[in-house]
Amino acid sequence: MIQVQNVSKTMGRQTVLKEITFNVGKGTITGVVGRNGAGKTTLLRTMVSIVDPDQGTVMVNHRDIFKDPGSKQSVIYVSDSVEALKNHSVSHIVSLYTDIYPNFDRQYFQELMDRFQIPTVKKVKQYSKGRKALFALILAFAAKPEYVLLDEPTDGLDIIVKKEMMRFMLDEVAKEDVSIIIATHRLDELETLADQILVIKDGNITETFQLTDLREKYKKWQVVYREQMPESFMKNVYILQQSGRVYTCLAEGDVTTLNAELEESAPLLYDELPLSLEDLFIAKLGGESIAE
Ligand SMILES: Nc1ncnc2c1ncn2[C@@H]1O[C@H](COP(=O)(O)OP(=O)(O)OP(=O)(O)O)[C@@H](O)[C@H]1O
Repeated sequence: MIQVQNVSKTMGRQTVLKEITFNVGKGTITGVVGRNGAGKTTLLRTMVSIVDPDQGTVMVNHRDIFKDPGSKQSVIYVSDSVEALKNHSVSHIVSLYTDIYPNFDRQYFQELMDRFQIPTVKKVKQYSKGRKALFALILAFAAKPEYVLLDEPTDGLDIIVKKEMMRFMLDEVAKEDVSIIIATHRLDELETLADQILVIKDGNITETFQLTDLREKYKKWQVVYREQMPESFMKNVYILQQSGRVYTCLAEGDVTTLNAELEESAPLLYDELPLSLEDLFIAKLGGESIAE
């Protein structure tokens, strides 16, 4: 488990992280979601001890990452750019990783390179953006860490590569019992991936959601009335959209009660709609969308 406890960091005049506390369990995917400048990168960099916090601790499997350097072996951070590696050859980078990470598995690395059809090149800058991103991910997972921290891993990638990456991450979590922490400003990308979502705003964690809990607690409907939605029902729901007599709404609570309330409102017709993460955030944060 990673335990981030009461972490604060001021950079220049700005308090970038404010008393951040959360846990990451084994074999889970956590999304850290927030707008540009919210503090995501600083948080991830603190979790791997690149950034030294002014207060607070980061415990990895109950070892303090700032006091016990050995604990860093099990955590790997993949930044949003592989620029630092661009002039190196694949074999040189693999040697570097083998030196740094004793568990680096060369055979597994090659297997993944073959699976994603990534050729070994003399200079990593020869790769396209998508290949660079996949290469960085492959390197990280081949190092056999327990925790992988990814900063905007799919930024600028096309949908095919994104899907490949997501499938890869889910496979790794299922197979290797690795935990992944993904910082992103794209909520929709966490849709099928995350177990837990932390919302970060101006350096604060403003919300923590367990996705399974949320999906059990909410219903989304498209409802049509002969005239308009009765006031008595309107107070029970959050209206996402209205077009004449057609309402798209969300309701929170016990499913049986919610269904009974809907029936009572005597709609002309209704349909249950799949719930998106964005809907949940809008409902939960009172209409404020957190991602662009
Ligand atoms: N070294 C630094 N010195 C001063 N301020 C910094 C430094 N690093 C980051 N900041 C500030 O801290 C805030 C949070 O930055 P951070 O990069 O952690 O946010 P982010 O959520 O990752 O944003 P983005 O999505 O744009 O990468 C920003 O306002 C940034 O300007």
